[in-house]
Amino acid sequence: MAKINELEAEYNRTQKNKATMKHLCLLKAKIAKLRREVLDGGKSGGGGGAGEGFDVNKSGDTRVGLVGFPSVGKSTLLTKLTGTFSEAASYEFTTLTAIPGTLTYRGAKIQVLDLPGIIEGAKDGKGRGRQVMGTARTCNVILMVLDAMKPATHKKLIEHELEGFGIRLNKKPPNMVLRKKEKGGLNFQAMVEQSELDYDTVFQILKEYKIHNADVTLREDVSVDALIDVIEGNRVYIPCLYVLNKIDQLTIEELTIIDQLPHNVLISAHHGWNLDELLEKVWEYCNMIRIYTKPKGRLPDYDAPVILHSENPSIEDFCNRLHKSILKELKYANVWGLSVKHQPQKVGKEHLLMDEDIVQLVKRI
Ligand SMILES: Nc1nc2c(ncn2[C@@H]2O[C@H](COP(=O)(O)OP(=O)(O)OP(=O)(O)O)[C@@H](O)[C@H]2O)c(=O)[nH]1
Ligand SMILES: [K+]
Ligand SMILES: [Mg+2]
Repeated sequence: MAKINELEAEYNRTQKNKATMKHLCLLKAKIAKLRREVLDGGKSGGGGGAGEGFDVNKSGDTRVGLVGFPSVGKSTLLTKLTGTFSEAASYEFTTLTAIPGTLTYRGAKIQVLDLPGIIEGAKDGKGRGRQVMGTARTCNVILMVLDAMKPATHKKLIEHELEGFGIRLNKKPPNMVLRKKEKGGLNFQAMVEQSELDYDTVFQILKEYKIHNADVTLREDVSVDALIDVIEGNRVYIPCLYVLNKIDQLTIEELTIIDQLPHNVLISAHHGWNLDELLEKVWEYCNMIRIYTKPKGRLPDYDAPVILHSENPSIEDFCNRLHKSILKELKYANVWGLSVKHQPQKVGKEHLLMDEDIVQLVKRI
C-alpha cells in the first residue's frame, strides 16, 4: 500500500503534458499491477475477484443491486419496490448483509439486492466493502443510490471504489485485440488515430506485465486505462443508473438541474415517488427482451415470457435458454412479430429475435 501511495503521489504531482505522457502511462500500469497484488494478497482477485460476495442465490431473470453510502435509503427502496422488508433507520450501517427481494415487471422476474452501505476505502477492505462489491459484480444492473441532498462528489467517490474493484459503469469493453504469442515481439496496429497510445507506450506497458510478444490491434481511440483493463482482464462492464433519493427535500429549481444529467433518476423511496420511471429505466438498462412461446395449435403463453439478455438474441440463444439439448433437435422455427416480414415466417437458428416475438419450435422427428 505504501508503494501505491508513493506512486499515486508521484502521478499527481507530475505535470500532464506530451513530454511526461509516457512516464504517466507507465505509472498507471505500475499502480494497477500493485493494486491487484495487494488485493490478491488479501485473498482472491481485487481487480475483480468474483466469488467474494455475499451468499445469495441468483433467482429470476435478472439481478439489480443497490449500492451506495450508508443511509441514502437503499433499504427503504428495497421494501417499497419488492415488498420484502429490510430494516431502515436513521443510523448508518443498519443493513449488514445482502437482502434479496423480487418483483415482476413486464413478465420478467427481477431480483433486487439491498446491500450494506459502503464507504471510502471499501475496495481496499474497509467495512464490508469487498463483499458488497463482490456481489455488485454479479448484477446485471447497478442502482447507485445517492442522497440528493449530499454533495454531487459522492457519485465520483463511489464510482472510484467500484472502479478499483474492476467494475466499469456504463462503459463498453474497449474495441481492441490483445493476443499474446510465443515469439515475434510486439506487432502494433492502430486502425484510428490514438490520443494516448503509440508503439513505445504500449511496448513499455506490456513489458511491465512481462508480455514481450503480442499482437495489439486498436480499433478505436483506446486510453491507457482501457489498455490496462484489457491486460489485467477480469473486468466487468455493468449498466448503472444513478438513483437520487430523498427528492422530497429539494426545491423545484434543484430538481430541474439534477434531472438533466445522464443516467439520473430522481425518486423519493420513502414517499414512493417516481418508482414507475425507475422501473421503466431499469427495464431499459437490463436490456431484456421477452419471447413468448407458442405450442402447436394453441395460443401463445403471454404470462410467462422467456427473458433473454443479449441485445440481438438468436433462435439459438433462445433454445439454449430453454434447455441445452433443444438446439440439436431443432428443425426450424416459426416466428411471429417485429423481427419477421411474414407472419409467421420459417427461420433457422441464426435468426435474430426482437422484443415480444412469438416463437414456435419445430423439432426433427
Ligand atoms: N426524506 C426522506 N428520507 C428518506 C427517504 N428514503 C429513506 N429515507 C430515510 O433515510 C434514512 C436511511 O434509510 P435506509 O433505508 O435505512 O438507508 P440505507 O441506505 O439502507 O442505510 P444503511 O443500511 O445504513 O446503509 C431513514 O431514516 C429513512 O427513513 C426519502 O425518500 N426521503
Ligand atoms: K440506515
Ligand atoms: Mg440499509
